[in-house]
Amino acid sequence: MSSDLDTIYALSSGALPAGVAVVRISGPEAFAACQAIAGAVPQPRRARLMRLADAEGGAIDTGLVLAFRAPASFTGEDCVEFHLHGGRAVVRAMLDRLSAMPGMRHAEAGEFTRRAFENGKLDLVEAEGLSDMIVAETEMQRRLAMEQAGGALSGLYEGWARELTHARAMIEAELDFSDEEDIPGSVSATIWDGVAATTEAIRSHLEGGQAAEIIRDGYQVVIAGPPNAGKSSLLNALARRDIAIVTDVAGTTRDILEVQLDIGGYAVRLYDTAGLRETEDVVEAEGVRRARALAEKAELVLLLNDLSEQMSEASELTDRDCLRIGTKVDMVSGETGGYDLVLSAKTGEGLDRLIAAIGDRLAVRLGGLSLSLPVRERQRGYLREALTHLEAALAARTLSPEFPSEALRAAAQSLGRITGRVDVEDLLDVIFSSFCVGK
Ligand SMILES: Nc1nc2c(c(=O)[nH]1)N(C=O)[C@@H](CNc1ccc(C(=O)N[C@@H](CCC(=O)O)C(=O)O)cc1)CN2
Ligand SMILES: Nc1nc2c(ncn2[C@@H]2O[C@H](COP(=O)(O)OP(=O)(O)OP(=O)(O)O)[C@@H](O)[C@H]2O)c(=O)[nH]1
Ligand SMILES: [Mg+2]
Repeated sequence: MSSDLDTIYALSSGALPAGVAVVRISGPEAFAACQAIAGAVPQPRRARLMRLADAEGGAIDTGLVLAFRAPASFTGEDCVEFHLHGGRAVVRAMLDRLSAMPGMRHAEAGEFTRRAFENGKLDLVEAEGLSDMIVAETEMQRRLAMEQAGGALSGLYEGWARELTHARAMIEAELDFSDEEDIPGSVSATIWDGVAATTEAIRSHLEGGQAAEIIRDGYQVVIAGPPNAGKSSLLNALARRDIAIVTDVAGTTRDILEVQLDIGGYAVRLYDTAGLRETEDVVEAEGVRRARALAEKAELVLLLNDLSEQMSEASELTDRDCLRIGTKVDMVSGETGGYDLVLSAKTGEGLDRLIAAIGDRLAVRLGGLSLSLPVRERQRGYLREALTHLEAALAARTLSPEFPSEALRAAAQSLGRITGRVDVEDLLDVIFSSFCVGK
């Protein structure tokens, strides 16, 4: 198995070839590797242009070298970076060179960040934020990731955990000193008001979970309607790519097709589906079933209908938020009433209005929200657990203090698990620093 004592290395920059490629090394042998390859270790945190040699002394490349001395590095260990010319053979020669050195092995996925966590450089929420930051494709995904990676979310959780630990200390102080005169009776009421406020804050924070999920995973928009309404043509037009097969045969699309759009900085997942109709064809019928099921869980359904057909309007499909759209407006003249929007995938008319309409809905649903939101199910699970303990604590507040105190401890512990720094809090410290018992 891999060991923390190993020195790890990996290509940390993206796909090759590239202008520059960064090979990162972290661990106790990082400086020795640098010495062997570059002939010296540059002064920490100062980039230096150096000749990088293979085992026989031949040049691999001339590149920038950057050293970080433990603990002042991303991982908290000694780190070295080689900034190479980003050719495949250049990088391969460097990775081969490193793999042949004693005590060195290739890093596992996330291992640099894991070491940073283990060395206390970042907490779990921040680490999760970093990983979201790397996959963020839209502005809002980036901002949401920053909120986690930058410690804002951790600060919120740690603040709540501290409040609960303090409340518990106060309650236990009352338990220990209840015969004495100098603990005012109103303290308890104030403490419990605080606990109730924290409970409410966590509850309302949790309510933002769905919004966080939409920002992170994308706002789901399903294109639905009868066969030949122009659904696949609309998907292609919005994606500006020829993704879906378009023909004049009713029932062309069967599988669900998906494209990702960026509308106003939000990730939107747009789905093309099979045309809705009764059919004997088992394959098409399965497509229709999937289309209906997807429409049931979409944030928004675009219900398309061909304006050039005399056919009845599309039936009620779902009670989800719906935009009724008349298609092929290039083929009709005059009356196009009864729709929220009309458009033509062929000429592009109305597409901007559709994008604006989706953007408006996004703004209503997600705009103006603070981005301090519980992004992951892991985080939400612990928040729900904390709430359960807090409700138990509030319900037990009139009982003997051991009961609510234990529930408060459990709630703070649940919060501590979110950041991965479960408080091994020193209860007495809290008591003495905030309540002048010895007075
Ligand atoms: N070249 C390069 N760029 C990069 C990274 C990297 O590893 N290498 N990062 C990788 O993710 C990010 C930057 N993250 C970093 C986080 C901490 C430290 C660091 O040296 N921390 C020290 C000193 C802090 C200070 O002086 O302010 C420390 O925490 O003690 C470096 C990079 C993005 N850009
Ligand atoms: N004139 C005109 N024709 C269009 C427009 N949009 C689609 N069509 C035509 O309508 C026919 C059906 O288009 P599709 O996009 O395949 O329709 P669909 O709703 O995906 O059909 P199914 O997958 O069978 O449910 C094709 O012949 C398209 O070229 C449009 O805006 N204007
Ligand atoms: Mg289609």
